[in-house]
Amino acid sequence: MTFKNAQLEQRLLSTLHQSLIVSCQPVPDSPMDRDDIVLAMAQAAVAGGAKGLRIEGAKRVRLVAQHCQVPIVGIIKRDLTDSEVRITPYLEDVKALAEAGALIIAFDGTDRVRPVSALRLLAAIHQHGCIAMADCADVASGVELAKHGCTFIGSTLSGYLGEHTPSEPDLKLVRDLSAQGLYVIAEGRYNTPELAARAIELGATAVTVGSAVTRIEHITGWFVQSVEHASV
Ligand SMILES: CC(=O)N[C@H](C=O)[C@@H](O)[C@H](O)[C@H](O)COP(=O)(O)O
Repeated sequence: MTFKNAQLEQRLLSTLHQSLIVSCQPVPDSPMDRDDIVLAMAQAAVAGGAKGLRIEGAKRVRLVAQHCQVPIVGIIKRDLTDSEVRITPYLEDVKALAEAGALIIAFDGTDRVRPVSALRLLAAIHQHGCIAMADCADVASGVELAKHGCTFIGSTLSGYLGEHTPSEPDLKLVRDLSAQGLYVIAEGRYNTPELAARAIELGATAVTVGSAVTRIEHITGWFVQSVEHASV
């Protein structure tokens, strides 16, 4: 296990205990996909009580860190030709996010084919003085990475490894990871306050909500579906 910033870890565990993290990731190429809009979303989320922010891209992390006083979970998403792994696949991504001011760096924690192993990314995150979050899809990977010092285990990728993505979040995964004594961040399809509360009741440290707060196209689509399929 590499050296980890224990003081920062304690501070983050306390700040994020039973908290909401808002992910400010606009739909790619949407009219909302602008740095100034991401910053405004982040500031509005903090004004609404979010205790953390999840931000994609080093440039946006730097901008948001300059203006918001809450911890940022930084990620870099890449579409690789030879791997399905998208979230923070490279060591230089870790460096860029750390230098931009992310206190937590999230990376793909699945055991899929990838350019750099999860353990090397984890070590690099700690070498840069940051705290790690593994975006997982099952209990085994979460337990394994936590054993190697990864502080936060996210349910982020559950439902995204196969063909079909369910509409409900994976509350069972949150319960099972929490039962292992891990610090769990429930993430992925927490689209109502009730579902977010349920994750906390099942042991999650924090819940990350993205689409339901910051993706207008998705939220509008849910309402359109509902209105247009209403029986009259
Ligand atoms: C699977 C994947 O790539 N998830 C991404 C991770 O950063 C984001 O696209 C999600 O919006 C985020 O996890 C929050 O989830 P939701 O938007 O469902 O609240």
